Amino acid sequence: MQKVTAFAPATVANVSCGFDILGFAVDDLGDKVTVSLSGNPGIRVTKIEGDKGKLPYEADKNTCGVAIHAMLEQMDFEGGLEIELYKGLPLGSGMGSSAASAVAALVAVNRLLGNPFEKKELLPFAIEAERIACGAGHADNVSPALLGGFVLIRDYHPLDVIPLNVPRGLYCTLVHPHLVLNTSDSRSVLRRNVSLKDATTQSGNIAGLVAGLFQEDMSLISRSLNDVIAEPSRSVLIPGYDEVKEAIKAAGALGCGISGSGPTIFILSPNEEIAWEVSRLSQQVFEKIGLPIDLYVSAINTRGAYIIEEEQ
Ligand SMILES: Nc1ncnc2c1ncn2[C@@H]1O[C@H](COP(=O)(O)OP(=O)(O)O)[C@@H](O)[C@H]1O
Ligand SMILES: N[C@@H](CCOP(=O)(O)O)C(=O)O
Repeated sequence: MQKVTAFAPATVANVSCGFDILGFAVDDLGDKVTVSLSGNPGIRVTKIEGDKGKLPYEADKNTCGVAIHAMLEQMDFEGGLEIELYKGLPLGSGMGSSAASAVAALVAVNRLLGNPFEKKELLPFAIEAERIACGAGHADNVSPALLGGFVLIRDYHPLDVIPLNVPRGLYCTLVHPHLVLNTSDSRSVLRRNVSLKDATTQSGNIAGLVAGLFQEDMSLISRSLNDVIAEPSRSVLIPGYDEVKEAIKAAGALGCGISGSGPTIFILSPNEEIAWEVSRLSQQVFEKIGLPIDLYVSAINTRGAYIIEEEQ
């Protein structure tokens, strides 16, 4: 094999109550990375498209290069690799942009080098890339981007990643206001301490959400989509957030929250029809505010990252 291209999807991290420990993947939207063997030793980023010139070509600053470097440190590989990155995701959007690049790069290199690692074993390398991009090695974007579906990170030390059930019919609407919020900045506004009362409320909601996913109990999922830890500090950075939350209630959506660190808002619905209806209602909210948005309606992606093309 000389050249492999892989795709990794956009992801919604936190899913309201699961700060740094829950995430899910969405369909269609994502990044593509092509990795080729090269005669010159080392890792080089040779092409980046779709980033409006914003991303670094230095391999030790780009999440593709950082993830691949972390992987190669664990194996015997003296050769060279060239990376082409095709960004499908906007930067600083809260849709796991940095994670999608890292995961697609890892999946491509793993195949190129004859699959030395199981898919799940690639996660620690992707986490190293998140540390560079976001200032924290959180795994709630990279895990669903790699594995698909809903994923729980039960623990980081050692890493314990649990795939969860995806209820039939569950749909997601993503509302992306045209603002940039860097994850490192959105993390810096968080309170450092949590009260016992909030810790109890949050734990109940996480447990309820996980149980709701397995029991395919839409009402329980709905009651559990509640974040008392990150949302109060972050929602003030997102114009229209409270209005969207209010507008979707009557339409039958299960609830909404900040996707990752924002500004994207995710809305979960029990079927596709409601997912389209809440997308229409969100559009109305942002038209009133006068802020342009992009809207995406998607089923939950259960496939995760995958190979698109291989050249011998
Ligand atoms: N390949 C990459 N794709 C996206 N962001 C990258 C990449 N490499 C480095 N970064 C850096 O990561 C940050 C974007 O990540 P982040 O704020 O986490 O976005 P998102 O909220 O969409 O996941 C930017 O500062 C960007 O420069
Ligand atoms: N758990 C992280 C998730 C960040 O997601 P991103 O898509 O905004 O990078 C956090 O909440 O900081």
